[in-house]
Amino acid sequence: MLGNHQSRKVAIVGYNRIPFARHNTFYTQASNKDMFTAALNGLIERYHLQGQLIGEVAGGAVIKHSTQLNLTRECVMDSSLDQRTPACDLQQACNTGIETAIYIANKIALGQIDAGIAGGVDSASDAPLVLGEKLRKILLAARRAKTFGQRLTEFSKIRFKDFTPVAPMNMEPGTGLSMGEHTELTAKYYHISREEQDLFALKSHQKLALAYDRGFFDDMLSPYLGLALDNNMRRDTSLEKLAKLKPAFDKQDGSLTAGNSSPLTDGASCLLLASEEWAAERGLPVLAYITFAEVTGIEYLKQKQNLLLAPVYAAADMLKKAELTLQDFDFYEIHEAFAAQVLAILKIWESPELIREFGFSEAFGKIDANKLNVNGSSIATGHPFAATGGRVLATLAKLLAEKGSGRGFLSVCAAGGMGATVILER
Ligand SMILES: CC(=O)SCCNC(=O)CCNC(=O)[C@H](O)C(C)(C)COP(=O)(O)OP(=O)(O)OC[C@H]1O[C@@H](n2cnc3c(N)ncnc32)[C@H](O)[C@@H]1OP(=O)(O)O
Repeated sequence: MLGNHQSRKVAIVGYNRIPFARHNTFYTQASNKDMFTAALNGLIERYHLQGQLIGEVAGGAVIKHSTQLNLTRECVMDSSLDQRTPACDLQQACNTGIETAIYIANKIALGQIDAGIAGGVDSASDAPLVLGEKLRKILLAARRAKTFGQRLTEFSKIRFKDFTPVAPMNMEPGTGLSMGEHTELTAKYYHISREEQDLFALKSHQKLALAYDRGFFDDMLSPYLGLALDNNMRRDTSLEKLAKLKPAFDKQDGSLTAGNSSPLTDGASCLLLASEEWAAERGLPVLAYITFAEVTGIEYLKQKQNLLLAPVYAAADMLKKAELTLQDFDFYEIHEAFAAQVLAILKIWESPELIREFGFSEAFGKIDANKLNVNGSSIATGHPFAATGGRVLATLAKLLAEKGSGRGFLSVCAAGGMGATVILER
């Protein structure tokens, strides 16, 4: 298992993703299956895996149609891998891409498999519309009817309004609030100003643009369906433009806007994980090793501002096991669901008073801002929920490979009050 020194080392040896697209822009005709298969086939081609039997492929999508029961296996069947390669779907909201990597990594560490592919996909443009409960029950009853008359009786109960579809909701069932509404509460509770959020968002776009300019993403499968780069990246944004945007979630008194929130996005990503021996046999260089990972939850039904703050606990547990401090890292990748959520987490880690509310006696301290999300993150790239884990893991692994040695810290928050943290080393 990860973090167990008796187990095998787990290497990230490859990655691929398709460029991410704001919802209802480039990938409106593409399904989860199309996008994940495209990302998979790009990976297979780049690492010459055609026809090979891989230990397992783990994927997932947060938003799935009911017909996509075995989504990842279907993608494998459509790919050029050996058709005997098994696959499974996992889902842990925005942690999905991290959870699939942990799942594959643990199997490699335990010696059950030698190599596997982990990833995720999401399409906000292809979100399923569900029929209302009344119509569903009538249709099922009509299907069970024994006679034509009984069937007609059931159909006669249908009213025109029963055809109104139930729209997909980005909302916590336990609180009735969206992610954005929860994070508005976080911003207010921790006094995160609009100006701080806008500045953070601006930097995300600027850093992503610089990363493209220096060729950091040249290895991405591109173009896919004609899209060569993440189309949410805005080279022309500015503090003045960001300041003009209206609050998106609390129209009266809010500070979260379309500019300082991650947008609804379509995309897919995947990683190739392997034992050192498997990689060496194929001459594949190791980018980085996954050494520790932690997933935790947090109470948020009463303390609604907590929804996206579980990484505070995940980081504490992981650092303790790894016997490291928050400062012992060369790079930090913190998923940007919203600028306010990242800024709140940084503030809590730094503040002796705030960290006490989480049950810790000492603050974790400040991190070097120059090491944080150095190539931009979800505010600029976009956030196709299940695909974000693969993107951040690949980014961190590539940064460590470029540097030649070092240690990276990664954190992703998720709906349901969950958070994941990971350590990569090289
Ligand atoms: C664990 C987790 O990750 S939780 C997070 C899960 N993700 C979410 O909850 C998604 C959050 N985001 C959203 O719901 C949506 O993106 C919203 C509600 C914030 C915004 O939605 P929309 O209003 O459809 O956004 P849209 O892209 O149209 O932008 C609105 C306007 O802001 C402008 N805008 C957005 N970003 C910028 C920017 N950086 N600079 C300048 N203008 C900008 C757009 O151009 C647009 O202007 P227009 O109306 O003149 O065309």
